[in-house]
Amino acid sequence: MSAELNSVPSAQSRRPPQAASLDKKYNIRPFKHVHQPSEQIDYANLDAIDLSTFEWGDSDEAKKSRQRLARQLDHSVRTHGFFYLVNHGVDEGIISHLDSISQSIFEVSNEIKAQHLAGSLSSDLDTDSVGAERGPGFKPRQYWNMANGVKDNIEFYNFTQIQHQDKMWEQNHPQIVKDYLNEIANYYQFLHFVVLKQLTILCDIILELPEGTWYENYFQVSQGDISGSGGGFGRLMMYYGHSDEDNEKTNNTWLRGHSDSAGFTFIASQPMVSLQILDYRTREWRYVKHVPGALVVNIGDAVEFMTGGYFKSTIHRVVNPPKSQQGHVRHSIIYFSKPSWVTVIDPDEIDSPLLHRLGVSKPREWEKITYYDWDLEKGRLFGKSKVNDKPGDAPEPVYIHGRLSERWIRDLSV
Ligand SMILES: O=C(O)CCC(=O)C(=O)O
Ligand SMILES: [Fe+2]
Repeated sequence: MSAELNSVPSAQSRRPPQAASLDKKYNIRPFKHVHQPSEQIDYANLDAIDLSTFEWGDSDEAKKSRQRLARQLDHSVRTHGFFYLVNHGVDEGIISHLDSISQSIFEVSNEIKAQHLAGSLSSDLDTDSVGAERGPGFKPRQYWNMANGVKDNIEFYNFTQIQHQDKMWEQNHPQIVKDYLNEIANYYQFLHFVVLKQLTILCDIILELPEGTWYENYFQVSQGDISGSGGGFGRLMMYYGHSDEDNEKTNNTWLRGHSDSAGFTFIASQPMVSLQILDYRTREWRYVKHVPGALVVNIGDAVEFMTGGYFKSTIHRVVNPPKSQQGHVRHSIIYFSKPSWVTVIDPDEIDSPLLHRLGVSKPREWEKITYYDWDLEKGRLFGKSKVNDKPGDAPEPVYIHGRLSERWIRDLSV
């Protein structure tokens, strides 16, 4: 490992002796996920990338193992933009303990939540600030505008600067979060420093770049250097569901269709059948199947732009589950990895032999912008009534620096 951190984060359950009394203090108990559905579901056919077959080193065998995985990944990133990572090294026990911690975090009083807001109380009020989407702390329910005057019924907690060992403590966290911050950060750091590193090496192979190029140039973390470092933020997310009446008004949508703004998103797979992806060729919604222990990974906008659309940042949403799973709370643990703010997000920047051969270059209408320029504007649009008060699932088309903010219709050339 590089000197990104003093020690490589471990994804094994190693909890200090005082952990049991802490768990008692905060009433940490298993989070009850819903059972598997009894209905037949039309699932997306997503690939599973088995990271246990990723071998480090210069031997022919090791190189072949990475090339094999890169071929598989190439298909996923060009088609669905979603795939599973399995045998990635995170114990299932780690995830279920995070589920439990999260459950207790959302049980703190409204008074404490109000002291630790990620943004304002409504997305329409956030004209200049980063908003609850990007700030650290709690996003309250009723923050976003859904269809027909309905507001969302989702709470989340954002962890920002989570890859910077000192900065993550400087955020305004409630005591329960402080008490579990090392454990929570350990998970997110493992995803970044170990899993993302492997994933970006596979992307280098796909793009015919020297292995390590993407990680070193865009995702590497230099402790304390916020603008020059790659990084990411963690999110714990509770979906409480809508009343029948509101489900009808929102066409059963709990989280509006969108693409993620950042690099690669990692979602711990969970059993409620609610996450759907929009197939950009057939324009049909498909459910993402639960694969126990897997990470559901998707491509974000920054990576789509860096590859000139070769990698797909797919529109996805969260909906009311099938009947047999209704009436339960859905919990999801997410990590949004992001390139450094200064990364120029177009294919001319990454100089990939593959993309040159395919004739992919920066479209003339795209302004030359950094990831910071993109994320700032995109973050301000989500859930605003001015883009959502219209019939249908898609928001009002808005251009940001020459790029459509949500691409429900796509160029099919690559
Ligand atoms: O909860 C999920 O499964 C996905 C949430 C999501 O798409 C997001 O927060 O960007
Ligand atoms: Fe998303």
